[in-house]
Amino acid sequence: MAQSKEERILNFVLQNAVRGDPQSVLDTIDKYCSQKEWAMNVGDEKGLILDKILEETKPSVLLELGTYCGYSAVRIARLLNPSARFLTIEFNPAFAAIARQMIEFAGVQDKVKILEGPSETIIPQLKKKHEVDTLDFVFLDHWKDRYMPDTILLLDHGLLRKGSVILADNVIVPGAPEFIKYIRNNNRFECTNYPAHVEYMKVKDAMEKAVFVG
Ligand SMILES: Cn1cnc(CNC(=O)c2cc(-c3ccc(F)cc3)cc(O)c2O)c1
Ligand SMILES: [Mg+2]
Repeated sequence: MAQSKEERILNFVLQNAVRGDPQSVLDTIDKYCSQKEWAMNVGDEKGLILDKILEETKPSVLLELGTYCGYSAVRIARLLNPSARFLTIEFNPAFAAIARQMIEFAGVQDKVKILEGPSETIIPQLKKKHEVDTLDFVFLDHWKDRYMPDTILLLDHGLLRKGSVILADNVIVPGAPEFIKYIRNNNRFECTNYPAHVEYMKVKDAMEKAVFVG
């Protein structure tokens, strides 16, 4: 069977990064994806914005939608204290399998739990099946047309509290216009835009932070 791009990225990490060193895993993925094959990791420029917002928020309970190869899961987990709980949802089983190996190689497997399946199915289960009360931080990086419906699901299931931070990738490219319209016109959220570029490219992109005011 021919290797997938995601398998090639994982193998490059296994052969070139330092086991147990999350930063070396991130640097190695960024090197491969900027020099050899583009892939939809959040990347280092937007990754630094993610880092800064995490350091400001100091979240204890986190959710990511769209694990992909695990780049942002490693990026987020490397900044969390040992008692933090971080769940990441991936719809595609092949991606989830790659991400699991990436997360283990980076040595952050004790902080991250990958949930495989559709976000619209798993979000309603978070309280009872995954012992979540409310979320301190949510990173949206999955299907762009799911950003708005999944945000509404989080609200409907009482998963946000005063001060919960939602950070969305790609609000310019590929874009999430319905989400942006919804969140900027909803007075229960305070929004901030962070201009950047599409990972590994010169094309303009941005991230949007939305703080729930309760
Ligand atoms: C297949 N699939 C499973 N999950 C997803 C959700 N993610 C994206 O679609 C996504 C896409 C792009 C992107 C694609 C083409 C292009 F020309 C420029 C940018 C960048 C990102 O950061 C993304 O997160 C897609
Ligand atoms: Mg993205």
